[in-house]
Amino acid sequence: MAEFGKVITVPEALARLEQHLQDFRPRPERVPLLAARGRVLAEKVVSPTAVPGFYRSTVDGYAVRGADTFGATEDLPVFLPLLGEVLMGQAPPGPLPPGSAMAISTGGMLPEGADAIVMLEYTEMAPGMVAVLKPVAPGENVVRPGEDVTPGQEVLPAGRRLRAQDLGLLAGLGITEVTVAVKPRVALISTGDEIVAPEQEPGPGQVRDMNSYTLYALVDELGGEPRLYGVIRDQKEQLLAVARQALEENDVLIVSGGSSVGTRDATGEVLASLGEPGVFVHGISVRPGKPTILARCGQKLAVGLPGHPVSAMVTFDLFLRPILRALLGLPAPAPYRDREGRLTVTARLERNVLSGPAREDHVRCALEWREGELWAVPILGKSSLLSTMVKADGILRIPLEQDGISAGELVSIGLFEEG
Ligand SMILES: Nc1nc2c(c(=O)[nH]1)N[C@H]1C(S)=C(S)[C@@H](COP(=O)(O)OP(=O)(O)OC[C@H]3O[C@@H](n4cnc5c(N)ncnc54)[C@H](O)[C@@H]3O)O[C@H]1N2
Ligand code: MOO
Repeated sequence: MAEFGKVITVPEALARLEQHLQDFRPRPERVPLLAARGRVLAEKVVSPTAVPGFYRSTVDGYAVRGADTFGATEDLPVFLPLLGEVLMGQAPPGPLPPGSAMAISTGGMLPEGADAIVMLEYTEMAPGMVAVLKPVAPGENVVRPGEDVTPGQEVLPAGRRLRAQDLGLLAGLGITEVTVAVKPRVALISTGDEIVAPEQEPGPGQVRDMNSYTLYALVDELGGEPRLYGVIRDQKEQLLAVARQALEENDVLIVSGGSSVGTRDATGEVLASLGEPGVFVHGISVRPGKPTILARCGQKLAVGLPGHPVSAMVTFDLFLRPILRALLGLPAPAPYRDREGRLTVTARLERNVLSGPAREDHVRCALEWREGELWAVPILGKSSLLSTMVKADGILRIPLEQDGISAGELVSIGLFEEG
């Protein structure tokens, strides 16, 4: 009788995967800054320059020496002769002599000698003079050269997924191209004699391919480059031929379906035939996702995900997230994320959930706001029902050592969406 390899725990499967991932590194490529959002830096960025490059005003008003304004009040203003104006984007017309003022706008360059700006609101105009109604301390309303960034400062570490503010800062440093990790290419094969393309009208016993689409979107979301290889019949030779080609052309191969032990389940054999060292996990004590297969062929990885659409998604998160993280050079997830790397929220569990002994469970949950409190509502349903994932907002993980969680307990939910 066909059997799984020895069923192992999720932590054990992840540990075996981690061992292999030690040998994988991101490949660098240069991309223009505007194409870099969401990409992962392959090397740190060190600032070649100071930002700002000069003393800048943060307000509209008058550049002064702070000491010249000491003692100014509304009743007894300090009068300072007005010596011209600093124009935006230009050097000041000259230095500021002691006991005088120069008009300046927000962002303007301070004249030499000035060390503070009096805000327009605390002044009054007199002929050829500025009446200062309130003193300013030296340094007030001024940004120093290098106060944002100093030359030689590491502004972004390698492994950083670039965000909007990162792009803006890089632009401010004059950096218009960055070295990022090449998007890992991930081939997707759906297998099953009953699976037809979504464009097709399913005949009796047939269903449309969902997994290619969920997995494509997940790879894309995480910064990989998904590539569809279509629906292949559950037949070893044919599947092997396409799998070989897909692995050749990509970094990672995902085959969904055919991972279990039925007579028509060819994925295990196919992944085992791809090359050395071969399959290192087949069968994991997790629900959903038990029949998952992990294999390595040289510097490529091949993963067999269970065909049930929910199981394929859950096991993608379990194993493809760490794989993509390694190939992208991302660090371990931050503490406010779950093991899979999803952002988490704390919510109160709405009802008891059970988990089998020595098994990790991933429970789909919807989040509901009730009377000022966030509740996690388990969405029950078989792993063949993808609508349960559509209704859910995230996943509650029940670890191996727990038999379940009682209603009313606070739980951490890994969110599907980040915003
Ligand atoms: N005797 C046993 N039978 C099964 C076991 C077991 O341990 N012993 N495990 C069950 C579990 S758990 C799962 S999960 C499934 C996984 O099986 P496979 O990976 O071999 O997947 P398939 O049999 O090919 O498909 C399962 C199910 O999902 C549908 N499917 C497959 N691909 C797609 C797709 N691209 N889009 C939409 N739906 C898809 C397929 O039609 C099947 O209904 O095995 C259990 N059986
Ligand atoms: O392990 Mo299966 O993935 O429960 O549906």
